[in-house]
Amino acid sequence: MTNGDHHIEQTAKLSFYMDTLKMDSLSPRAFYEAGATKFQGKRFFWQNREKTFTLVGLGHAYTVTSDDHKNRYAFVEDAWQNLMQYADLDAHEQQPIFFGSYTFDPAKTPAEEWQAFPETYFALATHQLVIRNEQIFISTFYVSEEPITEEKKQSLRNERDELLHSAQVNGLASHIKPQITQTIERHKEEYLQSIENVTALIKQQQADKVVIARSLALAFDGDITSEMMLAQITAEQPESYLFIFENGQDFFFGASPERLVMVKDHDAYSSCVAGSIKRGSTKEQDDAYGSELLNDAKNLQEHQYVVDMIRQSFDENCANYTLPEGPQLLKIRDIQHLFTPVEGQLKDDASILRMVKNLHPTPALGGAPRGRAMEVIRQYEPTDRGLYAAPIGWMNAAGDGEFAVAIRSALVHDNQAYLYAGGGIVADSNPESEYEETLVKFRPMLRAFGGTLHG
Ligand SMILES: C=C(O[C@H]1C=CC=C(C(=O)O)[C@@H]1O)C(=O)O
Ligand SMILES: [Mg+2]
Repeated sequence: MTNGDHHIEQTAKLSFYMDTLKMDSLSPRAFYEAGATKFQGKRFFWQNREKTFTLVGLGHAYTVTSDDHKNRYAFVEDAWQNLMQYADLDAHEQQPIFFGSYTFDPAKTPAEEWQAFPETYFALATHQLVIRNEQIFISTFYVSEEPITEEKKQSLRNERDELLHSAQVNGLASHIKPQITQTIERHKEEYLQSIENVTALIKQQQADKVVIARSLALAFDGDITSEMMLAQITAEQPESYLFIFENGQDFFFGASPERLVMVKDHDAYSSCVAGSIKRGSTKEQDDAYGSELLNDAKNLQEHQYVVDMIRQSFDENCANYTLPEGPQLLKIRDIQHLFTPVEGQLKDDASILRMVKNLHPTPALGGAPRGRAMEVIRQYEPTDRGLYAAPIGWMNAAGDGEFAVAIRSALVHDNQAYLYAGGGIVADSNPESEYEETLVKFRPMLRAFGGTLHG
């Protein structure tokens, strides 16, 4: 455990300071940008699909990181509960929020580009902006082993007021698109070959479904910053979850359509999103593609494995739950998916992180059966996913929170970008059409970086 500056023993008695200010207006992007000088490398941004909840974190009051993958969910839950016993929550209208992520596959040794990101990485911000139902709150946190001094409180208030001043007077910077100098389709041949191999395995009934992904690498003329990419995705991908997570010089970001789980007042919500087709250029063509998708056996099969697994998880963790009979369409800017929402009431011993543990990876990202699919991915997939397709999101002390699946995402490392996209492979999959599907799925991130790709 660390606070912003030093290591904290998990058993130590802690002092927890929190101070909240209500604001009449503040742009979350301007607030994020205001943190560029002082908090670069220690910022995060999150917005839900409905745009009813925005979270920005600047600086680290407390972080939990770990590369021990045995108990990574319980580890964060315990650390957070431990910290929260020192927070006098009844005295505050707002809640401290823990934002973080878990890498896709803890058993995989990280590739060079992913080395900065710990396998488990959660942070309570020093300055936390929450916009919920159009109400805006800035909370400032400080965690230490010694009681906080009056000077420290004053310096934190000054720091916050400077951030607010800078966000208000500087407003939003205008950002131009990056200049791409090189686009590399990494391991294209291996990817195509892996689809052949995996369909053959599935035909031999060694697995039912396996998601195989690939990546693109981009190089640039000029520096790529997270505020630049935040400007692009907020403008271009309004109907997705938007997230950015900085770690030192690197950052990971994306615009995902897929919820892993949301918990609100002990109700849990998940979504099965699997099966894809492109958008049509006219309304008629778009509707025709949509009904083709709703009736396509291969895509329905891809989808059904996800429904079956999520149903099982809700069966185990919920007192009761509802699940519609068949899928509907989820249309986002570049693509349409088969979509089935699920909701239920959590049993008393269930929690959001237990749901994350139980659901990750769903067969929309891993496969079915899960254990076998993970082995096949490790053996055949030519790329290290890192945080791609992984759980990313937040939780508070009351047990509410939300995690999305980090697809339609990219890593920026060493001023290069790595974009990721995959697809569900079943017995009837074919390499060329899976390849085409990844081209469509690369589009949101590629557009954000100012690029295009033609299949
Ligand atoms: C794995 C990805 O998408 C998943 C989510 C929706 C549809 C999918 C599909 O049709 O294959 C994938 O399961 C990705 O975007 O990289
Ligand atoms: Mg697919």
